[in-house]
Amino acid sequence: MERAKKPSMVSTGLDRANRPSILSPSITGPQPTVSIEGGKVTAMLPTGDSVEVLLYGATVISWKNNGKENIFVSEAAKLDGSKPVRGGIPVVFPAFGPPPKDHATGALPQHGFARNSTWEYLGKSSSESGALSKGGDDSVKLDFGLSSSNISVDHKKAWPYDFGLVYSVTLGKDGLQTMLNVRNEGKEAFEFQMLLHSYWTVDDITKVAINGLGSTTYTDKVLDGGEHTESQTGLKITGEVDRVYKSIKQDTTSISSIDGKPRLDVTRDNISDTVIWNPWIAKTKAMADLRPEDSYKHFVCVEVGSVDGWQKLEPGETFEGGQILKSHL
Ligand SMILES: O=P(O)(O)OC[C@H]1O[C@@H](O)[C@H](O)[C@@H](O)[C@@H]1O
Repeated sequence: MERAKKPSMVSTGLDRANRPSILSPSITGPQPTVSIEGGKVTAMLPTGDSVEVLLYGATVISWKNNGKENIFVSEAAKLDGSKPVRGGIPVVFPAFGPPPKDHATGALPQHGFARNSTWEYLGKSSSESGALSKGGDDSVKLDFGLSSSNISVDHKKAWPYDFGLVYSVTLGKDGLQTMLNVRNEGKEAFEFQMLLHSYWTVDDITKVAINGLGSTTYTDKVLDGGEHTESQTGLKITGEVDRVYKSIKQDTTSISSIDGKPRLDVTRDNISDTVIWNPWIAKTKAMADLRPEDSYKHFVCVEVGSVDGWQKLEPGETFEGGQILKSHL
């Protein structure tokens, strides 16, 4: 697991020639709207598609297209900043899971501090490619920032590195894109992991198949913590699942529903791992913030990230990775 990976990007990534994009701004038409209220930023396209992002954790808590909700949030989730949101897309940084005690992140809580820190809203743009000036109207990008200067004293003490995060959430007419940019602002190198812990709504978990993971090696945290190779082309969820799929060759992991009906396509951008998680019956009962008790039937977590080993950033270096989402709702 402790394979050190070289960051595959050392620039901002925004100028990467082959960067996948859902953005296709047009020249005229009504503009997207953005409002900020009660610690939450809401963006809406002229089509009515919308996204809501809490400043707490920069957690996406709603993404609707065609009037339908893509994102699962527990009825008992705390949305008041008292604990990480149970649902949505919490941002995991700088460590995934319980950090190893012998690593620099070892004193941090499970999944690090990004999901339980309050981020700054940095602003919006209609397109990352400068299309705003051409009147681009069918996408809107929201940027959120977190740096070593605005995390808690305890977190800073536990992980005393100078870093800057920019999380960009782009709502387009064809989908949603969420990208995390990590920069080493300090004088010494640091190692990190990142993960977008996305909870997706499904009608019925027993009808779901997760495609695009066939032949991939995964760590099974439920079974034995050991390594296995995925033999199913469409993974079925029939009990508790907690797996880390590593170095996945296929770019896209798709969720399908009853009779193979497409539900969601998740395309990784510059990251190669994906966690599949569903707590099933007993663990759901044991989690006070996951309600109702049959919630496990109505979501699956497909969490893209870089969690197999560590990304190392030298001073001044930058990493960027994330996901492009296409809903079939
Ligand atoms: O309860 P938390 O900290 O939000 O974590 C939920 C789950 O998150 C998943 O990403 C992990 O693989 C699981 O092991 C973990 O149980």
